[in-house]
Amino acid sequence: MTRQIIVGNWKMNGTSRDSQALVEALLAGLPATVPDIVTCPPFTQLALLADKLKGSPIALGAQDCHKDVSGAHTGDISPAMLTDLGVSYVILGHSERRQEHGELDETVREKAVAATKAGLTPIVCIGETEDQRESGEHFDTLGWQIKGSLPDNFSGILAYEPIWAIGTGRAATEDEIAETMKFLREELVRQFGEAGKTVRILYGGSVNAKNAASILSIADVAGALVGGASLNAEAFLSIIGAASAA
Ligand SMILES: O=C[C@H](O)COP(=O)(O)O
Repeated sequence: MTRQIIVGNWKMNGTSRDSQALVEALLAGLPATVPDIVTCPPFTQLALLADKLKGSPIALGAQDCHKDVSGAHTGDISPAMLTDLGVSYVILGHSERRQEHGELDETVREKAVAATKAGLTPIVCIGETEDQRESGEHFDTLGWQIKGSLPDNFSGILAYEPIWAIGTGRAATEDEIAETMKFLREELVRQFGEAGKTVRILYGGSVNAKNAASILSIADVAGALVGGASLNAEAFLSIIGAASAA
């Protein structure tokens, strides 16, 4: 069975004090057997948390990176700057970046190449809008996003996040997730051959302490990308517990 991975995306939340309190509560409450755990605070908290999490089972992730190593890119952070801080994962192509910053599949792919080269594990996000699902275009959309966003020889993690399920409290149903996972796996194998069989696929979108166990037990779901519930230690620990048991 594939080892589960639980990724907490804090998005644009948290002061230094909040972040310290949250990781201290997480570290104090971790079960004896843990899945892979990644916490992705804002850039401003990475150095602080790198220190706090050193030697712990919680790895550090960033929420984005640039595609270049260095240069005239005001306000951006390169993959090498992240590894320099002890970061091991990076979320790329989140729908909030695609929507708010006009990020295209091609940019996501370039970032994934750069991140991998620097030694980071990219977590590439894809997902359809509500309109695309209702009009039955969701599989086409996801197929194109895989084709456009994942580089050749992709060795990272794929996160399926239906946009309509993010932050709405309305997670996709088990049937919807199961059907989509099957499609994504077939598509990965179609595009990458044997290598497509080993890419871990996460589900994201309103995962919480109550629904985590059933979502994580769906075939081929290798973990969860958690937004809101990752800001609450108790909720995030319950999700971690559900992954340990899955
Ligand atoms: O990156 C996380 C996702 O956008 C899910 O967010 P959510 O758990 O608040 O729905």
